[in-house]
Amino acid sequence: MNEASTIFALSSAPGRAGVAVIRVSGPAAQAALEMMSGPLPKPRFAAYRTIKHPTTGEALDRAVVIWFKAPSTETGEDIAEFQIHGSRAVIAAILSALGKIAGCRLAEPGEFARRAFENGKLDLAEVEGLADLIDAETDAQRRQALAQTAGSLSKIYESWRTRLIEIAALTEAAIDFSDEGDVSASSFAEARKRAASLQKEVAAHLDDGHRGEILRDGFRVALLGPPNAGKSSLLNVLARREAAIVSAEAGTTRDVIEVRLDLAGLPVIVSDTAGIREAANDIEREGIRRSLAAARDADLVLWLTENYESIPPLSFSRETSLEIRSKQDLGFESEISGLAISAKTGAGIDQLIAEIARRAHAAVGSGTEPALTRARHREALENALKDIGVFLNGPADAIELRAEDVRRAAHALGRITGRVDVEDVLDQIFSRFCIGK
Ligand SMILES: Nc1nc2c(ncn2[C@@H]2O[C@H](COP(=O)(O)OP(=O)(O)OP(=O)(O)O)[C@@H](O)[C@H]2O)c(=O)[nH]1
Ligand SMILES: [K+]
Ligand SMILES: [Mg+2]
Repeated sequence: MNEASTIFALSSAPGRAGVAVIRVSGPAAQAALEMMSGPLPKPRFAAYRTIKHPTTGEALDRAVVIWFKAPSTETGEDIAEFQIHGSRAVIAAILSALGKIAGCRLAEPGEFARRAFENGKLDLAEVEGLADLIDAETDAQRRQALAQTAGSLSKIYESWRTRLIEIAALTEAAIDFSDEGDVSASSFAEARKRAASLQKEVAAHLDDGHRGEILRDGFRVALLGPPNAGKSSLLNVLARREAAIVSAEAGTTRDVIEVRLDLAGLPVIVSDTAGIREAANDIEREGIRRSLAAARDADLVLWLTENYESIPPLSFSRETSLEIRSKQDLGFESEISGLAISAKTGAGIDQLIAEIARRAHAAVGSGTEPALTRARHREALENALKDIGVFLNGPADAIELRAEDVRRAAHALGRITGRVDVEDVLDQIFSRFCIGK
């Protein structure tokens, strides 16, 4: 990336809208704003201007412009913002005009966020929170992402890292005073005492049933059962649309079909799957393989059957599965104790939705404590925990090695917020953003 370059992009969603927002960030933002809209407005005050082409002077739009002066801006650089009419033609004309200005070029995906990170406006965990906030589909996801982008997780991880640095200092002191046996021993004992209490906190944070990750990625429910049990019919009722094909022919569904639902603010992903039986052919066999894979990945498996004959050929644990009797309107005799539903009449559907929501809530918890949201963080925390374990249990006479354990643990934590060298993960994180963020 060329540091000196000024970037611009459409920051609002592409397509026709009342208003579209184009942002320009970098040293040439001021020149761009002046060339296209006249004298620089007072910082952070909206000005209504005619937007002109920088070379031809042609009027392109009448729009609101705002000037943000570095360094108190989102990227830490000068930013010019154009709030223009949201038609494809106006957007295209202004983007093309900006491209004519020396030093200005179209931004890469996530480049605004990357500059914010590089200028110390956001740390990496906060950047990831921002990405999640942009992707949030439900209220609970929004809350978790907003807290993360405001630093809720960074605070915890940074405070742990600070404590590790203190533990490292105590260990170093133990090395320095190794001639004075008592001082050295007590310093090292204090370091280990503190490491033991930190170990407990990190372990408790890791042992959270993946609630933050489930909230971020969605609570997964798989619909399984014999062919013609009414799985696709149930999916359509839950989705309130004809998401899957329903027919009287057994073996209709082959691919896994997913719909995303917002159940009481929680993201729930329901997968309809191929009916489980001795497969008639290769396509069906592959469908069944996919059903079983969906069941394995699910947080909850709904086993749907019309009657008692169809006992699950697989074993799912009580906590993660639920037996449901389908086609309740047909009035079959059944020994299935679970809920009875009818996709046709709607009987039992509200109870089923309430039960799924109850389980999803139980899986993500109360949400009062900030939860781990990403595998990347989990990996770093597990590494830190491993090193703390070695620090606590490794031979105390090899004290230089023990100091090294603590440094490694601190380094692992530093990777979460990007306090230490993290070049290897940056591209991966920022390229996930859309252009304009
Ligand atoms: N009476 C009644 N019929 C239903 C109900 N639910 C589904 N059916 C019928 O049962 C048949 C099979 O329904 P599907 O939803 O395709 O069943 P499925 O489990 O997805 O079947 P496969 O994809 O083939 O495994 C269709 O003819 C549906 O109309 C119900 O609640 N009541
Ligand atoms: K069917
Ligand atoms: Mg089906």
